[in-house]
Amino acid sequence: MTSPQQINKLNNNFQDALNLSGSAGAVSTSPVQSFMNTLPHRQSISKQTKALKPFSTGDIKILLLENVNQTAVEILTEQGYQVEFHKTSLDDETLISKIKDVHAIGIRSKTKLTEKILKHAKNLVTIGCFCIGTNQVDLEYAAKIGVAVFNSPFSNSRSVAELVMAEIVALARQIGDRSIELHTGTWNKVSNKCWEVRGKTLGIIGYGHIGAQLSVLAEAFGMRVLYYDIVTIMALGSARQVSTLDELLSKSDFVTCHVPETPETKNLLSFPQFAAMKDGSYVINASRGTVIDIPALIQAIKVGKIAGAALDVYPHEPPKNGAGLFVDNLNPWISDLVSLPNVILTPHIGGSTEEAQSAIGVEVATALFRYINEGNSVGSVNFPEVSLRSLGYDQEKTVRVLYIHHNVPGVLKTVNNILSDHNIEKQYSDSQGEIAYLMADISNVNQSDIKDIYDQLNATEAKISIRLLY
Ligand SMILES: NC(=O)c1ccc[n+]([C@@H]2O[C@H](COP(=O)([O-])OP(=O)(O)OC[C@H]3O[C@@H](n4cnc5c(N)ncnc54)[C@H](O)[C@@H]3O)[C@@H](O)[C@H]2O)c1
Ligand SMILES: O=C(O)CC[C@@H](O)C(=O)O
Repeated sequence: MTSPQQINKLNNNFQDALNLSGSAGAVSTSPVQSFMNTLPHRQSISKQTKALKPFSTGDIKILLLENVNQTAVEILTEQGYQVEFHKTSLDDETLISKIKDVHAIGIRSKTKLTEKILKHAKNLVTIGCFCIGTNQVDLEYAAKIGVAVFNSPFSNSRSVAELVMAEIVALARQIGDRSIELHTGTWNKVSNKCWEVRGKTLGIIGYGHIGAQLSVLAEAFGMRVLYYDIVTIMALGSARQVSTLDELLSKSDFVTCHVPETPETKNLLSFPQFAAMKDGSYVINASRGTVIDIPALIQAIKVGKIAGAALDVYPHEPPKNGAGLFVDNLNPWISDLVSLPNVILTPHIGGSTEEAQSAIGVEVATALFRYINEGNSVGSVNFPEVSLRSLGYDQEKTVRVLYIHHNVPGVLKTVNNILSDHNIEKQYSDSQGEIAYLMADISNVNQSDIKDIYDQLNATEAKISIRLLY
């Protein structure tokens, strides 16, 4: 446990920081008391860890949209940040007006953070995608303006795999249709074209976190598993990687997609692919709505080529929950789709379990506050991954420099020249494409030097953004 004396000392450090006069824009007011109260709990990297004064002017503002889990709200509130929480996504105009002010934004899959929106985000430091997919964010543009993006790469993988496994059985037994019939009073006890899944072949497109989990579940049900992926991946159990999509399609009774949304995966399954599948096979998509050409799927079901489908994701999805939203105005083929037999439709809930959402809330909120408070970018999806060990209580005159810059020759020389009056205790720099990120801890810095260091770094040509933590 951290002793009361240590907490007191920390409070004094923060108070000293607050008393700085003439400090640079990057040097700021300290976190509020609620943040201090949480130090023993949250600053758990080491008992001796010094909490760094995290940001520029004023308190840190966080905008959380799309009902991200309360674990995230609690963690970020405990940090002392100002947290604004919304259950839904926001229309573009409202989003632009809110994103202007905030230092971090947390979203799920609905909020599109395009260049047009991000251009207004003058104070933004980081984005948290409280999900796996990051296709809703212009990652390249975010990096270009020095904004690190974090996601939760596998906290909901199991939930998706379990849903898909259930759908495989449900499609094979036409459970969706029987249930709808009984809800409306029709008793229809049939076995025609209802199958066991044991001994059938499951074809998984994309053998990443979800595909691999599903592979294990499917084998436990006695299924044979084939998978197709653009990279060579070690098979789990008795699964087997095939070298072409066509081979997978022609040999599988069930085909399920677990690929990201990319230009290459757009309409990955369309007319030719459905034609290549076995007669009476099934299609599942819980990845992204663009991966399957749904009008082509509708045709394939209508002519009896495909015996059923389960879809969790759609090219356009409603921004909020409610009746009357999943209609032809959203996607022109919806009334056609909903009228088909043995088609299970779910509202993008593959990853929506209590377990997954709470784990995602903790994981992404932690990544956000570690980046805001310490500059640690490990796990970022668009940014060089850089981390330095935390500072100790005894390092009172040590300043952490976070310098995001264009990846061009000569920058380190310039920066180290600026820092050369101080001892560079540790330094780590990495680059990704056109962006580079330098973290350095410099000691023996008097408070009066901080503004000067900031101004000099700010004047460097390669600078994208700077933060000084101390
Ligand atoms: N429905 C939901 O609620 C839900 C939940 C989580 C994830 N998802 C979606 O599922 C996708 C997959 O998730 P994951 O965690 O398994 O991702 P992952 O990154 O672990 O795996 C994706 C796999 O797809 C492969 N791949 C990429 N392009 C391909 C192509 N053109 N052809 C074949 N394989 C290709 C990759 O090599 C990788 O192995 C996510 O990108 C996300 O969009 C949906
Ligand atoms: O929760 C969401 O909105 C997205 C879930 C899923 O598609 C993901 O990418 O993790």
